Order: sequence, then structure tokens, then C-alpha cells
Amino acid sequence: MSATVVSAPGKALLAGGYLILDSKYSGIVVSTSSRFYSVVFPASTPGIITVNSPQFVDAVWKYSVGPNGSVDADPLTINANKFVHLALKNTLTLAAELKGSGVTDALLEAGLQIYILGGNDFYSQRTTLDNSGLSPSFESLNKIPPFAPLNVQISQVNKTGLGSSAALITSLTAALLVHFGVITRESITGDGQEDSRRLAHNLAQFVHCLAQGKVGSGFDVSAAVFGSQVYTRFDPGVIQPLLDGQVERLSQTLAAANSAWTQKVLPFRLPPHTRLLLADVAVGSDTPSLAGNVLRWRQRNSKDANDLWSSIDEENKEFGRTLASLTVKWERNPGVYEEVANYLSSMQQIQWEANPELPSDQQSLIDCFVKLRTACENIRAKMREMGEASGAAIEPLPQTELLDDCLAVPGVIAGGVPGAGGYDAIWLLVFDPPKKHGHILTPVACVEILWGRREKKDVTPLSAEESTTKGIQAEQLDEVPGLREAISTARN
Ligand SMILES: Nc1ncnc2c1ncn2[C@@H]1O[C@H](COP(=O)(O)OP(=O)(O)OP(=O)(O)O)[C@@H](O)[C@H]1O
Ligand SMILES: C[C@@](O)(CCOP(=O)(O)O)CC(=O)O
Repeated sequence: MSATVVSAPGKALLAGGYLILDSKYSGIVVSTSSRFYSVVFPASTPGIITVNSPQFVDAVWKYSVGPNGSVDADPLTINANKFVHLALKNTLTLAAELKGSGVTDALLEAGLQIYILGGNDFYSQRTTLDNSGLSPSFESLNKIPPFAPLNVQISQVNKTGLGSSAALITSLTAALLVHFGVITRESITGDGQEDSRRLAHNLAQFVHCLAQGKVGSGFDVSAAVFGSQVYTRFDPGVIQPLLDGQVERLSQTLAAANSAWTQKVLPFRLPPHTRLLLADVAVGSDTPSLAGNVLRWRQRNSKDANDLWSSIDEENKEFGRTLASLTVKWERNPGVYEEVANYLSSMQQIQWEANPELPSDQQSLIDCFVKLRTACENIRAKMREMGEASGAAIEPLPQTELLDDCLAVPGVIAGGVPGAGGYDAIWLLVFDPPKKHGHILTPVACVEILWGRREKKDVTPLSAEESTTKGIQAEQLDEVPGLREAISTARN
């Protein structure tokens, strides 16, 4: 039998950080071309599931399956992996509920060998580049093999904020659902089938909350399953009884048809001829208490906080509406759109203002890009205000300086700190012009030069772009560059 391979993308929350925790508000999340891959092979180890993450040191976990379907970690395993264990345990339980005891019987006869691989972007490559004497550039990133070893234990790795645990759990649970025949490969190939994705989502969302020991907004799992979207959160009440261990069967709560899952997922894509750029930034220390500070501040100052959240929400909506209207304008008149994308690609934002020489259809499109940039700047200003009021470093000064420098580069449309903010990442939206003149640098190249000139070399690009395929995807092992090689290193 061949391997079952399922991938799930990472995410960047461009707008809606914190607000998205409240179902009154929504967030704009882009899923990334960088993906997690779970590869499931049948093995000749009765009752044993072996999981291997070849990118890390001491990352092999063994589990034994009991006749009642229990999944227990081998007590001799070093570095237990709660995320992997809970994914195996709950997916096996759900599969046995839906497909019968044959699922457990098959595992008792022959176990499983599973490999988990995360795209290089999920983990900071700064040390790898330094050790190889490579500068932090796209060209250098291309020289690192896919799924490169990080030479540390998972607990020691520097993550980049793409949502490694959500992508890992989503790809692993979905790969097992396919392997056990609960959903078909076809149902998660291309756009696939909504019901299978909903089941995969509900399971992954539950397992991720259980593993994290908290219920977040869930936008990361939703993006991993459904791709780029405008996301409105689910009601945490739907899984609370499961989290409290008060429900015996998973299948009723997790069923695709269960209308108690109230999240809203509006598919979304970035406008044509633009490109998302993400960077791994090291301009300050890690501050894990951001969300705690903001939520405590909101509780203590509900009137001011709610006023500020409403006004941030207005800007978030304006940002989302403008992004969507740009795609509509391109559909209606791609020619004019391309002219404008080419024109603005070589202009600093300061030069984007009215130009009476231009035809009115071009001018109105430029106005639309100006509106996008303005909404984004307003979001940043209000998020900084929230940071100051709550004492959370949402967009700390070094990030403001870095972003302002980036936004002054020709062809850069918008930018910000993704998700909860902090010191360790930025996103930019830049023109990816249709006409590339050899003698004029593209906006991506200009941004790269700016980052490369920083004395401390504290900005490393990520190679990720927006994912063009929808959320989870069934894959063929040999069609994913470097995947078989990464697995065979582990096997040797
Ligand atoms: N390649 C991997 N193989 C197995 N488990 C992994 C892998 N990568 C991450 N994990 C699991 O995910 C956990 C990290 O989850 P955590 O919620 O702390 O990160 P995160 O919030 O998803 O981080 P980020 O968004 O920066 O990627 C690890 O402790 C490990 O259990
Ligand atoms: C603060 C919050 O709204 C966003 C966190 O996003 P990120 O993990 O920093 O990308 C929390 C959440 O949505 O669960």
C-alpha cells in the first residue's frame, strides 16, 4: 500500500488580531504556500504507531494501540509530544466511531509509520544561514534543501509565527482520516468537498484546543483547512463538553452537519499582481504575554476598549472591502489594472497622489490602492494606540521604524505586524508587476536590498507567498520536492 500524504498551509493574520477572539468581529487571514506534510505508511509493527519528525533531534515517538482502541505513549520515549499524541488518540477514536472496530483491528495487525515535515519557513533559518556563511536573502533560502534539519530538539527551535502546531495537527488528523477511509483523497484534492473539510476542521480545531490547553479564535486551524479567508470565530461552547471530558462520543459534536459550529469562513484572495512578503524579524525580545495584557485591559476599561475595537473593526472592514474590490476591478478590466500595477510598481507611495495626466479609469484604480494603504496605516495607528493603552508591545518602536522604511520603498502597498504583533515578524503587500523590465528592480528586489543593508542583519525573508490551493490537500509523495529525500534520511 502506498503512503497517504496530506499537507496543510501556514497562516498570516493581516488584520483582526485580538478582535477576532470576539465573534462580533472578523479577521483577514492569508494561508501560505509553505506547508506541513504528514506522511502515513502502513508498517509491519503490530499495534505500534511510530511517528518521526526528521528535522529535529530526539524526535521519534512510539505509541501502542490497545484492543479497546486506546493510544498510549511508550514510557521510554524522551520528549513526549502532546500535540502528536492527542491527534493520534482522537482521530483513532473518531475513525472507530464512524467506521467501526475494523480500524483498531487493522492497527493491531499492522501498525503505522508516520513522518511529519514542516516547510523551512515555519522555523527560523537564521542560524542555518549564518553557519553556512549565507546572507539573509531569497537566493540563500533557495540554497537550503526543503525540510532542512534544524539540529535542535523541537522545544529549542525558533518558530516564525506561521502556525506550526495548527498546520501540524491539521495535516496529521486529515492524513489519518484519509488513511482510515473516513474521508476520501478526492474530497480534499483541489477545492474538494465541503463536508469532508468541515469534519477535518472540527476534529483539528478540537485537538488543537486540547493540546494548547486553551481555546483561541481558531483562525489558524481554519486557514489550514479552508485556505485564505475572512474568518469569524466559532462558539467555544460547542467543544467545551468534549474538553471537559463530559461527552463519550466525539462523532456527534464533530460531525460536519453539527450546526453548533458557528464559525464563518468567507473565501478570500489577495488582488492580482500583488505579492505577500513575510519576514522573520529579530529586533527585540519575545513577549509571550501580549494577549493576556490586551484582554485584561479590555476587561478593566470596557467602554474605551470597545470604542477602540469598533473603530479598528471599521478600518479592518475597509481594508477587506478594498482588497476584494481590487480583484473585481481586475476582472472587469485587466488591461487598465495591469497598466496601473506597472506604473505604481516603480513609485514611492508619496508619488501615488492624483495625476491629471492619467486617464480617469487608471486614476480611480490608483485611488483604490491609496484607500488600501490608508486603511492599513489607520489599522497600524489604532493597534499602536491599543498597545500603549494595554502595555502590550503590539507594534513596538523598532517594528514601526522597520515598517515605515519598507513602506517608503517603491511599489510597497501596505504592511504591518501579523497576528498578535510583537518583535518577531512583519508582513508586506507589494506589487508583483506583470511587465518586468530587466533594468528596473521589482518591488520584491528593492525590499530585499533594504533588508540586506540592515547592519544587524535582523530581517530574514520567508520564501512563502499566498497559497493558491485551498487549505488541506491530498498529495503524492513524489510530487512534493524534497519530501521523499527528507523521509529517507530518517529511515537510514
Ligand atoms: N515538525 C514537528 N513535528 C512534531 N511536532 C511539532 C512539529 N512542529 C511543531 N510541533 C508541535 O507543536 C508544538 C508547538 O506549538 P505552539 O502552539 O507552541 O506553537 P505555535 O503557536 O504553533 O507556533 P508558531 O505559530 O510560531 O509556529 C511543539 O511543541 C510540538 O509539539
Ligand atoms: C491575539 C490573537 O488574536 C492572534 C494571535 O495570532 P498569531 O498567533 O500571533 O498569528 C489570538 C487568536 O486569534 O487566537
